[in-house]
Amino acid sequence: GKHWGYGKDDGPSIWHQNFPVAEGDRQSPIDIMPQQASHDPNLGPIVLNYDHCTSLNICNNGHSVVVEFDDTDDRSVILGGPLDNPYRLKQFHFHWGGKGCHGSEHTVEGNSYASELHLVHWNAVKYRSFGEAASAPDGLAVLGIFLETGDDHRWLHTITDALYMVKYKASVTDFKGFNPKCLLPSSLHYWTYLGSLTTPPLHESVTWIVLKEPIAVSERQASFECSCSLGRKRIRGYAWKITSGPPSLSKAGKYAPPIN
Ligand SMILES: CC[C@H](CNC(=O)c1ccc(S(N)(=O)=O)cc1)c1ccc2[nH]ccc2c1
Ligand SMILES: [Zn+2]
Repeated sequence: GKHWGYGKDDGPSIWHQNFPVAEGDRQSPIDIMPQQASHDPNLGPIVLNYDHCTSLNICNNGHSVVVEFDDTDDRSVILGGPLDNPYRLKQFHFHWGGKGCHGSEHTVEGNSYASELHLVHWNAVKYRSFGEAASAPDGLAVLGIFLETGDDHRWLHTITDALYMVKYKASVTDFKGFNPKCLLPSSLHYWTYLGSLTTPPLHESVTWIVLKEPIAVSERQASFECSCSLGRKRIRGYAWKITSGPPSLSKAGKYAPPIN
């Protein structure tokens, strides 16, 4: 596909030249303003059935480090919340910052976090492949989780250790038996809105589900990631645009998160 990056000549401010949808009306990321989000009583809790998920490998595609899953059946899905059917887990990846380590893509009242984890799922009920779903308005569901620096994260070291293996672009290495449930915060309360891929081709195919509660990672883990980060995503002009409909809050009801 067309080259793109995070530099001065190939970064977010010029993506619209090769990917005109960048000027669309449901582009992500956005700045989430909790007071402007409306509580939607019809929104139930999200449910993550990851117990039988099968991670395959970890690869550095030059833009991010991605952990890919076997998505040939419905063994690991996200459902509930704003979704009309289960969406299959395809991969997860992180967005790390530059030196400042304010690398999250979404922001909350203008504040960014050290990093942001994206768990990418696709609608295998309606579409036959990820690529097909990725260009359909209801094709993808991405669960966004903020990472802030704090205590050492018990499980993140398994990923940061593996990152050493894929420090350079186009390197792939086995990464089996990792269950991303260990990366979830205790509360699954969320904001949701209709948006897009945050990197080219920027398809407006993502139902975003952003968890309110961040997870803590240690300075070392965050600094490691920052040092190997693949370019900082500068805030794009339209990234601050609030969508037409404010992100609707999750159901305020209390419910126990799924047992890990
Ligand atoms: C259709 C795009 C896809 C590559 N990109 C992604 O999968 C992707 C996924 C999530 C996010 S985020 N940050 O919003 O969560 C951004 C990008 C993709 C998939 C298959 C393809 N075959 C050929 C080209 C090609 C591109
Ligand atoms: Zn992402």
